[in-house]
Amino acid sequence: MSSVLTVQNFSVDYLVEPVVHAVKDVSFTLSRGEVLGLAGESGCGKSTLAYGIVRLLKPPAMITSGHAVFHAPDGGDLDWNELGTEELRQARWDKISMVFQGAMNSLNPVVSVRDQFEDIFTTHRPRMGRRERRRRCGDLLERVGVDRGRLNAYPHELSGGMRQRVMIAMAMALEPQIMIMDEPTTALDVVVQREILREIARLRDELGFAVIFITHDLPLLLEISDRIAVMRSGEIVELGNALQLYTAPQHEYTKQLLASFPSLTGDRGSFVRGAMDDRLLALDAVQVGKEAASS
Ligand SMILES: Nc1ncnc2c1ncn2[C@@H]1O[C@H](COP(=O)(O)OP(=O)(O)OP(=O)(O)O)[C@@H](O)[C@H]1O
Repeated sequence: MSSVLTVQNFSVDYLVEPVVHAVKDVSFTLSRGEVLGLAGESGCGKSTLAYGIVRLLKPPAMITSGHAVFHAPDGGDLDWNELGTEELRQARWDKISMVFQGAMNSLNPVVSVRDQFEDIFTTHRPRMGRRERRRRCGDLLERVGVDRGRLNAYPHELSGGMRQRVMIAMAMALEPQIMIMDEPTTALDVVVQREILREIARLRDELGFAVIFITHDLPLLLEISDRIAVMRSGEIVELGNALQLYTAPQHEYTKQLLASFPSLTGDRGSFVRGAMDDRLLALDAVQVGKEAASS
């Protein structure tokens, strides 16, 4: 599978006293259409890495080494470090979009959902006609399970879950190749979380964007990720296929992290284990198919 993003030797410091080395020499590639989970305990550097990739860090943060290179479908490469302010602004919603934990609170309360949504198109697709813009906004809302009639609403009239769905729809508006999601559902209750995650998985299958999904909820990552990177103290200590990471973790810290979730080891693990069993069964089926094909 071809890569959509290459992150190479990426390091970020916070220039405070004493200096915090938040991200240390991180390298990984993201394949087209894959969900890469980024796991690790609070403070290990997940958000700093995510904000760093899209150059949204503010002082005292400083990228001290490395590159994040976006690979366009036409074969062109875009080194995020070499973009100017305006190019970065353009590229952000267009090529890589982001949904952060508090994203739903970044909607302007006194501007209708429609106006905020359409603003993305007027800014980034100035040639698009009004009718087309309206149609797309409605379609996108419906994609995330929100009635298009809600376009007329103001953010305060929507529940938290709905506002977060609106943000996800907005992040998809320009059909980016990559969505970075940093704890996108943490503020929501578990049922709404699951619904939204299912929706994201379905949309990924439909539209083919890649996702970097950040959370310290490892059981959840195991359910939704193709591969998982485990971070500790600013470094990726293990990166591998989600199933393998669950069934045969290599690094001591990954084992500790897995063990720290009773839902993965105790009786309450049936939900995750059920999902993982389904995956194992699917993998078995593929294996059997391969064996049948080669015999
Ligand atoms: N503005 C700042 N100034 C100084 N240090 C910071 C700043 N922001 C973050 N850090 C430090 O950088 C390190 C990485 O933080 P970061 O928020 O990236 O971790 P995280 O894994 O995303 O944590 P969480 O899961 O809690 O969001 C931590 O040690 C944190 O204390």
